[in-house]
Amino acid sequence: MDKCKVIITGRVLPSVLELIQKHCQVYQWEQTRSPLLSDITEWLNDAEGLFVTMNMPVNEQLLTLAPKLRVIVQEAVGYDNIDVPACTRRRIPFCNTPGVLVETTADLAFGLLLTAARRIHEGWEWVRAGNWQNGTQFPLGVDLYNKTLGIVGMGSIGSAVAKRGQACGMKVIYHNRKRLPVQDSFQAEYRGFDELLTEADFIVVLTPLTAETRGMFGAKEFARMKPTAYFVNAARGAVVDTEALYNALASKQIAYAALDVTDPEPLPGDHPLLQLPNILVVPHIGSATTETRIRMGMLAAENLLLGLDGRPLVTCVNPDVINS
Ligand SMILES: NC(=O)C1=CN([C@@H]2O[C@H](COP(=O)(O)OP(=O)(O)OC[C@H]3O[C@@H](n4cnc5c(N)ncnc54)[C@H](OP(=O)(O)O)[C@@H]3O)[C@@H](O)[C@H]2O)C=CC1
Ligand SMILES: O=CC(=O)O
Repeated sequence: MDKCKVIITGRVLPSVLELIQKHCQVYQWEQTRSPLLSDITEWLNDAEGLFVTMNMPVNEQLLTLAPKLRVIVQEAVGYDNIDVPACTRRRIPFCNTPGVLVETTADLAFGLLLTAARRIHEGWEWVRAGNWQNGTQFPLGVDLYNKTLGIVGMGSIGSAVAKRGQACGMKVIYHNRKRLPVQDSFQAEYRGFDELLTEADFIVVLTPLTAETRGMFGAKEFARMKPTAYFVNAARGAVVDTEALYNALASKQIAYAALDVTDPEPLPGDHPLLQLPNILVVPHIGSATTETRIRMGMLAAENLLLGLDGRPLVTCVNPDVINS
C-alpha cells in the first residue's frame, strides 16, 4: 500500500523524522531559512499531511494548492501564522504543541530577566575582553528581591514565570483580559493594563499574537513605564512596536529590554536595536532544549499520524472538524 505523503517544512530531530518516515513518504525542506510557498508548491499537490516547523504562513493561498491535505500540525504553541478558520472551512484539523514546553519557556523568559538585571552577559564579555582587573568599574545591576514583576499574559507560561519570580522574593502582578480565579493565581494580584505598566519594575509579555495584542506595547505604553523598568518579550515580536521600543531604550525612557522574539524576525545583524547598550536579544530559543524539542516533535508527529488515520488528535485547536 502507498504511504501517505507529508511535507515537513524544516529540520526535525532524527527520532521524530524516523517515526514519521515509518508511516509516511516525507518531503522535507532542509534549508535553514523557512520555505516560501513557491518552494513547496509542487509537494502540496499530493500532500495529505503538513508538519510546520517554523513560522510559515498557512493560509487560503497555501490550502488552495493542497487539495488532499487532511491534517496540519505545528511544532509550536503559538499559531498566529495559521489561518485556523480557513483550515476549519476545509475540515482540516490543526494541532499545536501546548503543555510540553511551559517550564522550558518560562526558564528562558525568567533567565532573560535575571541575566539583564544582573548584567551576566555583559560580565562575561568583560572577563573575556581581559577587563577583570578593572572589575570595580563594571556597571552595577539591579536586585529582583522585593521588586514587582508584572506579567502580561498570565496563562500557562506566564504563570510558570510568576512562580519563578515569587521564588526570588518578587511581588507578582498580572494582566489578562479575564481575572484568574483566586485558586489559580497563587497570590499574584490582578491589575488593569495601564496600572500594571506604571507599577511594575519588570514586565514580562506572554500573550499570544492576535489582532488585539498586535502592537500592544507602543510609545504610549513605554511612556507609562518607570524609567527603571526592565521589559522582557518572550511572546511574539509583533506584540511590540519595534520603533517605539527602540526610542524608549535610546532615550532611556525605560532602562532595559530583553527579547527572545522580535519584529522583524530574524532581526538583521545591522538592525539599530542591536546597536543599543541596554538590550539583550536571543534568537527565539524559548523552547530550545533537547528534552522539550523531543516532546514537541513527538507530540506533533503523533498528532500527524492520528490525523492521517482519521482519528481525534490530542491537542487539536479546531476539534469540531473531526467531531462534526
Ligand atoms: N518564545 C518562545 O519560544 C515561545 C513563545 N510562546 C508564545 O507565548 C504565548 C503564550 O503561550 P501560553 O502561555 O502557552 O498560552 P496561554 O493561552 O496559556 O496563555 C495566554 C495568556 O494570554 C492572555 N491574553 C490573551 N489575549 C490577551 C490580551 N489581549 N490582553 C491581555 N492578556 C491576553 C490570556 O488570558 P485571557 O484570555 O484572559 O486574556 C492567557 O492568560 C504563545 O501564544 C506564543 O506566542 C510560546 C511558547 C514558546
Ligand atoms: O515560539 C514558540 C512557540 O512554541 O510558540
